Amino acid sequence: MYSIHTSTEEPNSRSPSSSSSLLSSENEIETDSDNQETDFLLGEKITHRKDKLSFKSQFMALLKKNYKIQLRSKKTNACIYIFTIIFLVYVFGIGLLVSKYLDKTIPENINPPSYSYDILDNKVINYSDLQFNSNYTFKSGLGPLVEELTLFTSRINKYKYPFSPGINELKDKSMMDRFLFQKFTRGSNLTLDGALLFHNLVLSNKDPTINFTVYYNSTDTRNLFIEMYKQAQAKGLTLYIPTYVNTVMRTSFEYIWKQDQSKDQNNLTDIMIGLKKFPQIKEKEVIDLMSFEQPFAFNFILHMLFPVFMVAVVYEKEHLLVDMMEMMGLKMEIYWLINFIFDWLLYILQMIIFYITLLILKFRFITQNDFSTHFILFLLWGNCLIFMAFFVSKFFKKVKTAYIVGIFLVIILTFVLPTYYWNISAQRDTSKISIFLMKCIPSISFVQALITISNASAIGQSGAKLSNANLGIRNIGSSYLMISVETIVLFFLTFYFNGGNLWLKKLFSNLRKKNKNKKNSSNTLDHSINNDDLLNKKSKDVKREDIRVKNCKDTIRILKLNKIFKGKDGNPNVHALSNFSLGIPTGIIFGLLGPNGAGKTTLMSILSGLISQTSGKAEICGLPLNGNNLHQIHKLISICPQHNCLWGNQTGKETLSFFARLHGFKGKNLKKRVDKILKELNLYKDREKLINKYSGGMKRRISLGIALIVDSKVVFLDEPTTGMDPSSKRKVWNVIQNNKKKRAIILTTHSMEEADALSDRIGIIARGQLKAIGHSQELKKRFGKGYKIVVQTSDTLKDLECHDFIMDLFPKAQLLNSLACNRQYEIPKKDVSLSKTFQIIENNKEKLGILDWGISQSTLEEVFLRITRESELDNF
Ligand SMILES: Nc1ncnc2c1ncn2[C@@H]1O[C@H](COP(=O)(O)OP(=O)(O)OP(=O)(O)O)[C@@H](O)[C@H]1O
Repeated sequence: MYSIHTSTEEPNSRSPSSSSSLLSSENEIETDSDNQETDFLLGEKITHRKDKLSFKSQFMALLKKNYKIQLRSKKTNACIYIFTIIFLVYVFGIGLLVSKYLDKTIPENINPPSYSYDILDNKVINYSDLQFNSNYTFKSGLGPLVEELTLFTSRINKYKYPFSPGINELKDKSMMDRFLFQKFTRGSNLTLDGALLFHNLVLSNKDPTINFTVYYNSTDTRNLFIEMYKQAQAKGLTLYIPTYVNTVMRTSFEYIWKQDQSKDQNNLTDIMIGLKKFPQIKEKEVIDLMSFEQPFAFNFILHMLFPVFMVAVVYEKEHLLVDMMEMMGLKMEIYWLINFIFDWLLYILQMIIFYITLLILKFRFITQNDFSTHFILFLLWGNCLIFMAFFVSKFFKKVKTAYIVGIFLVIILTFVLPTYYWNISAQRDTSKISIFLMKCIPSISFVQALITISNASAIGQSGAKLSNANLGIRNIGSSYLMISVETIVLFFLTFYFNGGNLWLKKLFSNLRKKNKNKKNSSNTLDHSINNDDLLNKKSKDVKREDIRVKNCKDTIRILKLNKIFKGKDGNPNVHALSNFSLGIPTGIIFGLLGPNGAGKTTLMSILSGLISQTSGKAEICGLPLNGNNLHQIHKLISICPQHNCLWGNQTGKETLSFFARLHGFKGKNLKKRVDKILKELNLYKDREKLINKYSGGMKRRISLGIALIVDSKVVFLDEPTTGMDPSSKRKVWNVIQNNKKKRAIILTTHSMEEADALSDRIGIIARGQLKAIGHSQELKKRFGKGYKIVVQTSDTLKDLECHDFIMDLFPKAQLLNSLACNRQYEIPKKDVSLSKTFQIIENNKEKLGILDWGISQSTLEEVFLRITRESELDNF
């Protein structure tokens, strides 16, 4: 909310006033009685909208602009969505192929075929080592032993192990077959930790060895093994892994032996224990490649929009569109909000396509897991991805670089880093800190969550549920948390680095300013010393302007402005502006002339808040130019920058409509205003063409249209007619003239003709200093030396003869230049009598071989050249 301080505007409005100003009818702007403020200026009633740049108008303007741009980028977006589908089908196809060749299904009614009795490990425990209890009669079979073992095992487990193993007695191989048949046909619920298979049940003198094999269940007891391994390690023992059953046996034997040491052990025979994994049906080799590959594939797919998000921001930065919009009053919060909304919509669309594809292909990831587990994850990831792109975009100025690096980043974030993470997290000796640090990278937190959910839905698993802590849900929860925290951090970093009027940015910028002021306090003295020197060199009109500005109420007031650019790579500092003072009232076009590098653009950049001054003051409509007022000032200014800042994929009409909308125009008024300016700029018939298709001159005209379409109090026109043909130029001059009413316009140009035609006042600037100021005629009178005579002769001999003649006629004449029998002289005013000169030259024309000649008053160009030449000489 703001009000325009009309008290700060020059009340007399030295305006030669225009005829049909674009702003002439106040009711062109939609008014809202609650939002009006009325001032009286020389009896003229002026109505201002307090909130013409309201949140709503800015939001809607950006929304429409981005919507149009997105519509035109539909092919690029469609490519990403199509690629999403293709990639998922590819992942699915690979999984299918692998299972087809390696993972055979179980035939029905199996009569268990051959098993592979892989001998994993064999441990022979000699009786002498075990000292067995003599009370057991082995001759009658080993049943009691099994019972005993089971009993002891459970007793021991009460104290030592959290699980109670079950052991089955299998008397022969056919029993084993039956057992396995049941196990595989009834599914995986039949769990058994171990089984004993006896090879000789009847002991004889010939073969006194008890020979049995312990088969253990390598799948179900995996966790138990790990637990036991850890416990054994803690006690400094080496556990015989994976011989869980062996350990149980050993402990049991030892226990029995300890209990019955006193007993006679001579009758015992040797026991041979073999340890084997349960036999497995060969065909049941299930390779669940899908659960392994899908986290990485999903991670990649859901990173694909990252370069797109990044490039959209960098494009507007590269083409200075963000600066342009900010200078035209756009709040950066709204800019980021709209970018976020559009990126979010693009992401959601990708998510929908992603989900539909997964459903059609019946990925276990979708069918087995609770929907909420992955849906929450993907929503959180969407935010994180967008802010990651916003933050990273800070480091790029060019779209091409951003695009290439963006793609590389996606490869690093989705292939290189996750593979590395997966490797280190599988190693036992990796510290928790390394894992945590890796998880601080958002993409790693995301892939970790994907791995957890994917594992929970692997073949044989029942899927992840938010309520089920056993299925790694704690890991998913921690990933949710990590991603959320990372998103918040990226959010603040985005606003800190990329601008945005948040309290955070203000806080940091205030801190920075404090430090800067401290550092600069010593330098300021140096500047003032230099400035005193400069003051003595100033011309009278400039000194007069210095004094006038101190007390005037001009719309633009510049007081002793200095800008020093720090020299880089050993180069000296550049004083782009030195002690520059100037005032420009409303209704005036001020022509700012100066050679290349004089400081014109620097002055415009400072006044539009793009860069800050080193010292000195400036005010726009009474508002001092500083960080606090910048947004208010941006509402009052409009700019046609030196280089066109335009969206290539918007039409001319859309571009003007966007800026008009930004400033609160809507409905019929918006259309009327846009059409009017399009017609004035001779662009009406090309209004629906994309800017990309515009010629250089047309782009320039649209840039000028942007500066004039909004209801600004101050307009900066930086070389507005560059590249225009003479006819367009003249039309544009008319448009500028017609729009100067109620505005202060600063115009920089290298065309003296343009400055002469448009400027009510002209300032000539050289090496950052104002050298002369006044009306064009005043300057010509003051700085022009009189008349200029141009003579063209037929040949070199005649040329010399003619030169002598002129010098005899006007002894004080000064040869300005001589080129191919063309000479230009400058002659003091008092030496010339126009009628006499005309007569004498005409009489001698033939004799001197003069083909053509002319006499004219000094031009603005000559004034300009003289002033800048003198300034250069001063500096040597
Ligand atoms: N960002 C910068 N860093 C360092 N020096 C700069 C920077 N911008 C401008 N300058 C220097 O400041 C001086 C004034 O430059 P400026 O662009 O304001 O000139 P100009 O009058 O607009 O020139 P032109 O007519 O060519 O546009 C030049 O010497 C230029 O090299």
